[in-house]
Amino acid sequence: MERREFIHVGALAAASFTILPSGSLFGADRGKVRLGYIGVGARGMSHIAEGLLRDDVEIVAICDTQERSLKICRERIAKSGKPAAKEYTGGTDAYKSLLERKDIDAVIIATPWQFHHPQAIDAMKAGKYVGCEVIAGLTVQEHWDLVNTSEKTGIPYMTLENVCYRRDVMAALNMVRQGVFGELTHLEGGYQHNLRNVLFNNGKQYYGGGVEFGPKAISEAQWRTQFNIDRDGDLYPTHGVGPVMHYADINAGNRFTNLVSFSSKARGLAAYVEGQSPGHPNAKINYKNGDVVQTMLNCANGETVMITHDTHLPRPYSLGFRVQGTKGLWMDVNQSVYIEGKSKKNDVWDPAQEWFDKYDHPLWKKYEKEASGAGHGGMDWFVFNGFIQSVKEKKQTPIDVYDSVTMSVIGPLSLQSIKEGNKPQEFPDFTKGKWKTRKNTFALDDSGF
Ligand SMILES: NC(=O)c1ccc[n+]([C@@H]2O[C@H](COP(=O)([O-])OP(=O)(O)OC[C@H]3O[C@@H](n4cnc5c(N)ncnc54)[C@H](O)[C@@H]3O)[C@@H](O)[C@H]2O)c1
Repeated sequence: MERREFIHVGALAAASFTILPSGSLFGADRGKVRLGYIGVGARGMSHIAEGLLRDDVEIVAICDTQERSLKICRERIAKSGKPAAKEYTGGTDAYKSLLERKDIDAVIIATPWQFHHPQAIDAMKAGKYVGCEVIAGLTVQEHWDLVNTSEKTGIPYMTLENVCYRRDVMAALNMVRQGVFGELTHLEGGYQHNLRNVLFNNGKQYYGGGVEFGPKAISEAQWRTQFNIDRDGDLYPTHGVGPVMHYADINAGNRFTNLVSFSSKARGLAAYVEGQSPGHPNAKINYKNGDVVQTMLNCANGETVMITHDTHLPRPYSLGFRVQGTKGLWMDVNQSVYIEGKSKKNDVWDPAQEWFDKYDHPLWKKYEKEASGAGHGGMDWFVFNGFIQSVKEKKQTPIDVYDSVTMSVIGPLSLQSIKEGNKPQEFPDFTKGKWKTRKNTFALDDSGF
């Protein structure tokens, strides 16, 4: 099947719990999902691209505070031959007018982090399914607000955590479920990505002093850099912990109980700017965010989990997954698997790909063609598709509000732990005890992804 064709994904299965809107005016009734987009910058545009490829999606409205983002989006929609979207702009509250529309079933939020919480809350109150980019909120209370609002309104909220759908990550999930690693005891993941050029547009276009954003700064440098100046903690935990949560059945028979975080000194960003533009004011900023922040979590069932945030230093990209159990392990960083008695040689690594080819997830086998060419190696198709199918079938999203906030709240908890001298922080039970009986349905079949 070509990427432009309509994708129908099969039957509805039991969601882990049901909080579905009733009697709604959903366009989903017509087999179409009518979408509003809030934030159409770099990431919003990749979700626009996915939407334009599908015949079961209508892009009804877009909202952004910047004309330059709207223009790119407008031109892209026009080029696709699809109808123009109604535009909302004029200030940070412009999205509220978009939410008043009755002909929108769901919103995709891809704005800077500080806007995710209010926009998502308002969208749920307006009866729209929410697909929100990472991260969910900036404080622990904001995460509770999302749970409370989703429960009260009955509207699903999904963090669009695409790494959960990465092909090797899903193959490893398949291996976990088939017991290849034995009983899991330790897991790792992280965001280990040299972001220096993203944060500074090559060192020249973010004018700091800790207060002002450069007029020429583009995309994430307009807003993301300030978080690295103001906050010391894991700013971006979800890419690492999202997959790990599924391996460890978190919120489905298991849960995180507490965490502790450590932060190294912060030298990388200033050194980078000085190297690019000696004497530049950005090199003199007092960056708070440690170069390497590590968080250890305990699980109710006895596993340990380590999540790393490492974005300020020269390094090749790796999310650093490690899945380790009584029979063997996967190490992402050296792309290796070792399974005792099954690997080719005793105590010698096998190339991970050999194992991933063998245990390729059935959903990847099935939808390889549709995902091919989509962003981030195809996983962007999966996460978008999972959200759209849920709206269309009026069912729970594959990553629900509980899982969404669990993976994101590590951010503010890690900040607090570091602030209190590496003090352990109790992990909130957002499910209020339901984790004991909930089932892990993620990617079990077509309906669960
Ligand atoms: N999952 C992934 O792989 C991935 C990749 C990149 C970015 N992201 C996430 O996507 C989000 C957006 O990042 P980006 O790279 O697109 O940033 P960006 O700066 O390119 O785009 C953000 C857009 O939001 C607009 N905006 C700002 N405030 C707004 C408001 N109040 N209302 C409406 N629009 C507003 C900006 O004008 C801009 O066009 C972030 O949460 C980021 O972490 C995720």
